Amino acid sequence: MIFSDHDQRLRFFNNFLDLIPSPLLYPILAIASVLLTFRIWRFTIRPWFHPQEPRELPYWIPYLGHTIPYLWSGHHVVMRAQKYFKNTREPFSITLIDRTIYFILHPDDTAEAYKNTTTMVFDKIVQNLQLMFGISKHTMERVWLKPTSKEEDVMAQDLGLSNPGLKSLGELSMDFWRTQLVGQEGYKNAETKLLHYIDEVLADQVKRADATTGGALDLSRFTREVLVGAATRAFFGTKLFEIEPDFVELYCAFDAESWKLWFKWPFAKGMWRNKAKVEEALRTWIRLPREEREGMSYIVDMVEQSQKAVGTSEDDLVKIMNLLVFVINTNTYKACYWALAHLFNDPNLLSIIRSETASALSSSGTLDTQYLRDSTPWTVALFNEALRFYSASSSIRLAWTPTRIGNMIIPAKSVVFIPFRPNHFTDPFSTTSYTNDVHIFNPERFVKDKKLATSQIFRPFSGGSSYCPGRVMARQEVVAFITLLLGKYEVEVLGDANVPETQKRVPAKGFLKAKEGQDMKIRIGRR
Ligand code: HEM
Repeated sequence: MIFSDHDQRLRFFNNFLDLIPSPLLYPILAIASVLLTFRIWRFTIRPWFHPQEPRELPYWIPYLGHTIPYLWSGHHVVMRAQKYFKNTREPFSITLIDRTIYFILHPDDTAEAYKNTTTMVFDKIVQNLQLMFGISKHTMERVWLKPTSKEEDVMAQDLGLSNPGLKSLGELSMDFWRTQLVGQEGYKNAETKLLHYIDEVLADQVKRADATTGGALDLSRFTREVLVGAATRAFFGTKLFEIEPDFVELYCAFDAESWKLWFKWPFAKGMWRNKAKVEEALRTWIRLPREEREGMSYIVDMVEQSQKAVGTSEDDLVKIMNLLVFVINTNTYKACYWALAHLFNDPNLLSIIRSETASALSSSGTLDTQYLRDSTPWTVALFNEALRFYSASSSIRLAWTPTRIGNMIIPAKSVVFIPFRPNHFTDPFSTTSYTNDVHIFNPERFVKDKKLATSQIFRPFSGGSSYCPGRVMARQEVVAFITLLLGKYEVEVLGDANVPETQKRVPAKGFLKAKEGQDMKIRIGRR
């Protein structure tokens, strides 16, 4: 049997060689032996000399590495690597063009990476993202320059800020965010405005749909119009919408293709065009006197004033404002879309959530925000399950010096990815001990196990120095929207209530996308 197998293989190989035209035979054999030598050297011999370096997922073509499959679906490459390394979940690496990217999957290693803020730095990643967003190198250097004395700290003096640690403006911006979203005062103010606008924009969307399509709407467009419209008004005021009534659609058209920025995609004319249109609206807005731009939030106000104090140009300020619009909006409407698609597909869940949220709405139509926070376990579970199931984000760090993670040492100046998704599909998420149901969308898992949402394996909001300061607001935004929608309106699904499939072969950053043409259609009217 062994002989016959061997003979068969030899015959197959000879037949294969016979198929190749003779002038090509030697060049092809030469290329194949170079590739084989490369592969044996790189993935078998080299690791012996560097036992502490994370193992690399093998590939055949030098330079290109895993670039193409990673662009189509980073998650699948990571899952393939996990399987190849026999599920040890030790740090490993993959090669994308000229870069080796390191991956951390194990929750203990993730916690170690988040804790280690001295060598696993986040600032450099933010700086890189800002450059990719088009902000000039000159502004970047100025913004991240630490003043060496109080006298040199012009920005703090101009704004009357206390900056005892002599932080750079880049570092202070994170403090501004925390004051806005984590501090009592700032949060309360932003939440009140946000919920007010959700109510207002929702009513406006329903009225428009009623007048134009008899109440029929695409779920995706409806969700983004309400949530992006409300959040942008809450943070920037309403003047922006007088300048550009289609601001939400322009921003969302840019956002849908924004992955092209991060991947430095060459065919990105449409994305650049939409980005420029968003920035034109922001430019007109920023040129108006401040008293004409009522309703600006603390964070937008601080960013504008502090950037002007360090001499940032108008071009860069406009891009920085666009980055704010992006950070505020890019995730929440996508999570909410998937939550609503599943809600309208599941009559049982819809009935539970309808009765749970009913008490949050008074007879005069005002929201009880404390009730939304504390007494809506199923609605919060629906939001968490949408994050678990559809988020494809990663935390990114730069290992500034050689950094030990578990038993491995990540070399200096390496980019490290901590993807959330692989852990979101592990056994602890299963609702039963006898079957693994992690591949089924089921919010009940978060209701049954109250600790799941705060466990180390569930990290849709990242952790450590990049732990999302908007996490509480995002949750409240989605819960309030669902409460107002079910409490004040009748919603009917038109046609099949199937949840759209996800697009498998489109690069995604943040959330998985619904397949083209599969959007859910709804009809909505006042109760
Ligand atoms: C479902 C909604 C949201 C999700 C899933 C989400 C997720 C995340 C993640 C994963 C990060 C860390 C990125 C990294 O480590 O590189 C982050 C950072 C951040 N998020 Fe959120 N976020 C959401 C909503 C919000 C909202 C509503 C706001 C503000 C109103 C916000 C503000 C921020 C800010 C300021 C940062 C830090 C960005 C930086 O330093 O560059 N997020 N978010």
